[in-house]
Amino acid sequence: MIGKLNHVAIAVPDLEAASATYRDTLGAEVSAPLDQPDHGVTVVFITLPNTKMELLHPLGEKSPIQGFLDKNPAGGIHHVCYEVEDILAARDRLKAQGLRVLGDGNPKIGAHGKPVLFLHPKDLYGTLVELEQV
Ligand SMILES: CC[C@@H](C(=O)O)C(=O)SCCNC(=O)CCNC(=O)[C@H](O)C(C)(C)COP(=O)(O)OP(=O)(O)OC[C@H]1O[C@@H](n2cnc3c(N)ncnc32)[C@H](O)[C@@H]1OP(=O)(O)O
Ligand SMILES: [Co+2]
Repeated sequence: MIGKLNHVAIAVPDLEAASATYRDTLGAEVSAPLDQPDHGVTVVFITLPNTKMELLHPLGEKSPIQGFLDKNPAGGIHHVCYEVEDILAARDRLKAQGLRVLGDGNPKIGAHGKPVLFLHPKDLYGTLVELEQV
């Protein structure tokens, strides 16, 4: 059911510094920061030949990544995103198998303009998983 790896996201305490590291030290193609108020994050995209990276920084007072950064103040891998063809079918199948879909269970439009959902990290071996319909 899951398809390609769409992106790996890293929560960072300093978005400008992390962007500079990826651009200047690692030599990657790095976007400008983009606020995602519906998701409580500011995101920077890094384009790699075979996938993408997302650098995430909290936006607003109730950011879903604030607790993660409090526990990991230097930053860390926050989630992986797998592509699916039909996100509602994927959601219903995974819920029926006992996985917890986060939020209200309805997809939101993600940073790439496509519907996304998140699955609880405790149900997937300590890894927060995002599904994106492509
Ligand atoms: C840019 C838009 C979009 C895109 O298009 O790509 C995005 O990527 S938005 C990214 C940010 N959005 C989200 O993360 C939404 C889903 N996340 C959540 O709903 C919450 O963050 C969470 C996963 C439910 C965690 O909530 P929180 O309140 O921070 O922590 P808890 O105390 O409830 O955590 C319970 C338990 O899980 C562990 N945990 C938390 N976050 C992660 C994580 N990212 N990876 C692995 N494990 C995680 C946490 O440590 C707790 O464990 P214990 O301490 O053992 O209880
Ligand atoms: Co993401």
